[in-house]
Amino acid sequence: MSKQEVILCEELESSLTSAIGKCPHDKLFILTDEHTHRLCLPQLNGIPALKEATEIIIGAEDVHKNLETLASVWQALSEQGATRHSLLINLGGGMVTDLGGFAASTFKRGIAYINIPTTLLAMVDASVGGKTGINFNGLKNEIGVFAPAASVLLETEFLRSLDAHNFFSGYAEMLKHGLISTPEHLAELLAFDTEKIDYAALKSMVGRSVQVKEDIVEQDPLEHGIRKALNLGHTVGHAFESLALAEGRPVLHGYAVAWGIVCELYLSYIKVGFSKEKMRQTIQFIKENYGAFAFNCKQYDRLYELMKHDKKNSAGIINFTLLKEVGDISLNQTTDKDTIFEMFDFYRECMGV
Ligand SMILES: NC(=O)c1ccc[n+]([C@@H]2O[C@H](COP(=O)([O-])OP(=O)(O)OC[C@H]3O[C@@H](n4cnc5c(N)ncnc54)[C@H](O)[C@@H]3O)[C@@H](O)[C@H]2O)c1
Ligand SMILES: O=C(O)C(=O)C[C@@H](O)[C@H](O)[C@H](O)COP(=O)(O)O
Ligand SMILES: [Zn+2]
Repeated sequence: MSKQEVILCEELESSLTSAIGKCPHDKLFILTDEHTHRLCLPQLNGIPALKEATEIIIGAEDVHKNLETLASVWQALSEQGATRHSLLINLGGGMVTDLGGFAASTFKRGIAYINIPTTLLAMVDASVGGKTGINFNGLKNEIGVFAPAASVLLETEFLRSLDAHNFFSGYAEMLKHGLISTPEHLAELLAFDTEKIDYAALKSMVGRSVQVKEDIVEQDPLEHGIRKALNLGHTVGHAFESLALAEGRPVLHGYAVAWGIVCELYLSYIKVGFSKEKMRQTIQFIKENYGAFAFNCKQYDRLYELMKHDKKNSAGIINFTLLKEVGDISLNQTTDKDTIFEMFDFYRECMGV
């Protein structure tokens, strides 16, 4: 898989013009959701390289990251003259970059695409690394391909219109990057003033956070080994997210990941000796900023069944990514069902649900 260009922009117009210039194309498309069409696209007004771009607009949020929306993007490309030599720009959060990336990589067996992430989550995580796809059969990212964007352009000015929930959703993936990288990076994340955001400081932190992901993806783009580190919190987090969606009370991806981290730090503590104090500090931050996902012991089996669909699993065995210490990663960790249920008990007790 080719290494993708990730640019922390000083000036979006020049970075975008240069990125488009590197992708010779016959026709240009720009995909937004209904919110980024209203809030973000106007910020690209007047950029000459986008003058001829055809707009495609989809519904917002993860409920639209599905086959129907995907088909609507294929349909728009097909009906509006896209060829194998066309170029798609995805302007939006992770829902747009995941679905748009998948649409581009499958349309006529693959056209080039550029990501311009507009949420914190998409800047530090979703737009980078080539995982594209949609939710299917009640499961997160069940269908998709690895196909990196030609370029990823990070313009943190877009974050000024993001609401607090989506800020914290992205921040959970940053916490994950802190946990899998260094105690210093984790400490700066836990200490950051999230109530009064210093956008210049946030921009620097976004740069450090996305670098954690880029370094890992470069070593293992197709997730045969170390890339599973980026899935910390997701074995349980995706099960929470799928359950919430099925019960008609969807939660933001990053919130599910934060709650998944609570569970998987507990497993890290009991199975591979993660520090109790670091676990306590991280859980405290999550409790204060994310609240809790409520479930009861009658739902343990359902969550367990959902976890059986995790992509890190093999031969019916649930594999976790755990931590011995901050930055010291233990891949492919297994445990019995009783311990998984004990982990749910721990979560409910410490989160007060
Ligand atoms: N491919 C990957 O590696 C990867 C990594 C992490 C998450 N994901 C996926 O990413 C998705 C979540 O992404 P997300 O959190 O960006 O959600 P999202 O794309 O649904 O965006 C959240 C909301 O914010 C709005 N929005 C976007 N930019 C905005 C802005 N600048 N100002 C105001 N509102 C704005 C969107 O319209 C939407 O309503 C999930 O589907 C998750 O599975 C993928
Ligand atoms: O890039 C990766 O690798 C990740 O695991 C990043 C995750 O934050 C992200 O949510 C990803 O989409 C999860 O992938 P999945 O393979 O577990 O569906
Ligand atoms: Zn994630």
